[in-house]
Amino acid sequence: MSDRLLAFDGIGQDFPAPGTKANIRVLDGISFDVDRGKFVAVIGPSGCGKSTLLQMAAGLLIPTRGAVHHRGRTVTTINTEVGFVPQQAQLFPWKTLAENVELPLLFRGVAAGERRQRVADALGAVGLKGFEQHFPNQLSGGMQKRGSIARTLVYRPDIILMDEPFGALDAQTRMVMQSDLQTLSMEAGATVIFVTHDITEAVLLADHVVVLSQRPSRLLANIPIDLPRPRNMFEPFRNPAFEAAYDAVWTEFRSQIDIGRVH
Ligand SMILES: Nc1ncnc2c1ncn2[C@@H]1O[C@H](COP(=O)(O)OP(=O)(O)OP(=O)(O)O)[C@@H](O)[C@H]1O
Repeated sequence: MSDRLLAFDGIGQDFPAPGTKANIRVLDGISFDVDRGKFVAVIGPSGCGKSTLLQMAAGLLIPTRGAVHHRGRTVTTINTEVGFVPQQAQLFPWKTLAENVELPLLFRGVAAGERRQRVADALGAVGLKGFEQHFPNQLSGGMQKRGSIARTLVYRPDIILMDEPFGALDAQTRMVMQSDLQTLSMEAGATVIFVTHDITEAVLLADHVVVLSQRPSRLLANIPIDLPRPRNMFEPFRNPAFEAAYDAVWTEFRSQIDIGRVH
């Protein structure tokens, strides 16, 4: 039985074109569901509206047409039940790592004892035990990213929205983070919507890959990835089943990229 947590239902979005009275159509009739405990990757060309979809799930933007439904209710205002992990870590530089992670709990009025325990648990889950008193500039880029994930995990959101979270990391750190995210989301049974440009990352992490077209963006395909878990993030191309899944996504995606004379 499907256990639908979030639904994008016929989403359309127009934005005013700067300097004119016209509108630009960005999203055009996008529909897909996100089931509880599933990891959904959204992939599409630059500017096709991937981040815009995440903003809608968070209630930061209400679509021009269609609606987002969370637990069957239409999202009409800021959705405090979702957690957002942005591209940059965005930790407050004047606060320690523990203080940064504690912030969402302070905002929610969680008592001091429980705050301490949950911060310790979240930092432990992302491998940052022992760094509680460090300030962000005393942490590497990957550690700051882990801190940003801990700050989201700590308030146990219903759905985690991730907008190209590993885009700015070096290749090795990125693989380690992908592997750790797989472990974390499996252990927590988390529901994740993950925006990326990277087909390999999408196929390795996701249960479903949603492929969007160029603007005005339509849904080209919603491809199930049935590879068993845990998946090996470090040597994916050694696995023929991975190659087949990659090909399925690439076949849909390649028409949207201007490959020019490279084939
Ligand atoms: N508030 C806004 N006002 C006007 N235009 C906007 C607004 N937000 C987004 N856009 C436009 O909508 C389009 C989609 O933006 P969005 O950031 O969602 O794309 P994206 O697929 O996430 O892009 P990228 O992969 O490059 O990060 C872009 O052309 C952007 O300029």
